[in-house]
Amino acid sequence: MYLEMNHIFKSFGDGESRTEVLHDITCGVEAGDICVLLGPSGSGKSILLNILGGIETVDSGSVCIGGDEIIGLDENGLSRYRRRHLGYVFQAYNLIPNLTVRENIEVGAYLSDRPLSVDELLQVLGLWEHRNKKLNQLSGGQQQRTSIGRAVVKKPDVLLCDEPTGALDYKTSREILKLIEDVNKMYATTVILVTHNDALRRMADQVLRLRDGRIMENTRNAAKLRAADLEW
Ligand SMILES: Nc1ncnc2c1ncn2[C@@H]1O[C@H](COP(=O)(O)OP(=O)(O)OP(=O)(O)O)[C@@H](O)[C@H]1O
Repeated sequence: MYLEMNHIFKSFGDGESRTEVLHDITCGVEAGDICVLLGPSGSGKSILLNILGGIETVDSGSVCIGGDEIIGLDENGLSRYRRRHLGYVFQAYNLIPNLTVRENIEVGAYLSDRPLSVDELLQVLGLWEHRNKKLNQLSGGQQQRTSIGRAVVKKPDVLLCDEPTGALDYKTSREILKLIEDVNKMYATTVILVTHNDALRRMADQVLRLRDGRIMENTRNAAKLRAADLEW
């Protein structure tokens, strides 16, 4: 397995107020797969994603990516790990408002020693004609395309997506999911996609479902649906 999580435990608080939010998470994700991480609100999806992203600590357990352990790395090691391996896409885009589409994507390219061509990526993203616009001139879907561009331009091994369609309408959500699928295919990027939307399980190679911080389901899809054919 490319990404391996072993016996991860995570809690917040001490003594009486201690709450366990992840309990003995053990699973793996194959390189190049789309893994859809499902579960109700509060089930631990974002915490798990943030642990994989090296921005949240664990109480115990291990996380290996390509054979390298990330738990226990110091701040420098973690930032090297994030820079080398990860792209992050959030529900709230987290772009820089005063920059253009192209400039926002270039910010991601600076973080890599092997970035994709920004011109080529602008075409793939369907943003070529919008490349010189500032963010306030863009729709939500175009902003999310830009944030996917910023995450993908450094050619990450793993794309972590936290509710990437949470703020978007139905039609735009489907377009964004298709774009994530295109990125997965074109660049063999491993995708971990956190969502409330159960319908997205059909576009996954692997489905992980959490409840109360425990894995309730870890299955593979024999035949997955193209994102363009999803309905909900
Ligand atoms: N900093 C924190 N301190 C204390 N508890 C926290 C903290 N961050 C998260 N939690 C708790 O951890 C649990 C899991 O949170 P998490 O954000 O991972 O859920 P989620 O499945 O992503 O939910 P949602 O779908 O609503 O985003 C929740 O009960 C939450 O209240």
